[in-house]
Amino acid sequence: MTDRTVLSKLLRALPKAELHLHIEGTLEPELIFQLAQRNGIALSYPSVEALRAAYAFTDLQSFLDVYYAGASVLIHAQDFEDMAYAYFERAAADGIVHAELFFDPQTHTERGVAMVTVIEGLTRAGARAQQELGISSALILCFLRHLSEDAAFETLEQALPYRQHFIGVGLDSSERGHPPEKFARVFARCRELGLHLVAHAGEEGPPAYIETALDLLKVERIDHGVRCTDSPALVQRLAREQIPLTVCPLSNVKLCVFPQMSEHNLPALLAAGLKVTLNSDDPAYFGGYLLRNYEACFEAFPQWGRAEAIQLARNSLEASFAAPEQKAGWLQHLEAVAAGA
Ligand code: HPA
Ligand SMILES: [Zn+2]
Repeated sequence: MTDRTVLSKLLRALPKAELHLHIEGTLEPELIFQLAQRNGIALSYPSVEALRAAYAFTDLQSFLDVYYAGASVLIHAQDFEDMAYAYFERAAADGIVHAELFFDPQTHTERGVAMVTVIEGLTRAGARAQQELGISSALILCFLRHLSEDAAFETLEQALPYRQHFIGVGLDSSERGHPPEKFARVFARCRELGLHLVAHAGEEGPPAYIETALDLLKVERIDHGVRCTDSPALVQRLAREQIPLTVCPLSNVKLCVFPQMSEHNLPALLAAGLKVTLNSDDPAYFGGYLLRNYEACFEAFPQWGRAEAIQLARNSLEASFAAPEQKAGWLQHLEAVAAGA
């Protein structure tokens, strides 16, 4: 076997957590068409091929327009369950042992789909995935930052009857012009409720958004965060405080955050001692699930090898919100794979 084949096998075998995954971003074009037909919804694309051809994005907003249109086929709890279970099957095949799924309730409640429908479908998929695939998972409710803080409060209220079904909240959608501080009060409330806190920051937005997400929202992880390298002082802080960054390499290239993978700043982030994790973001739209993200990086960064593979997988398990005993078990498995590989 060549070194690359050995590495490829190791990447799959290492137990990994996925911490930045929008479940609506796992809707494959085939499933979009299937659900549209099942629910009697007319799509503005004539075929699966035509829809896929529209996945040529120039920035975050050009993607979000297509992503929200795709999510419009989700109506019933069964639709959410089918979508999420399809993701879990792919995740299991990639060697994922734990997945923390973002979901965007406002994308659905704004269309008249009830909060209970969304949460029920996703929760059923998670329970089946645990039972049938042995994958552990949790839900993180994301507020859409292009909407108001009042709308976020209203969404939180609607979700509180199902508090036991989600572990935290996040912040996603259009970043530029919607700084974290816009949501300071609703995050403070979520903190009082004992929810975990994360936020997208520094994907397209400036390093200052990463700082305010940490200082004003008090988030525990930064989603993306790649623009931190515009501020050497911030990089030092992230390294010192070991703040996990959930980086999404294929997403960053597809949304033109970096012109190509070989120019991604991931090697610099890892070399600076940051707690970097690899994730797939919206894999149905960005050209690959988690393992493909790992492989694309190892193809593009020739200086990365076994040590980096093990470090990245270990980081993902450590940065998860799973219980300490559960983490300890996965880490033990990781060390065994690392020693035997
Ligand atoms: O990458 C993303 N960034 C912001 N919002 C999102 N919603 C889905 N994916 C993304
Ligand atoms: Zn994201």
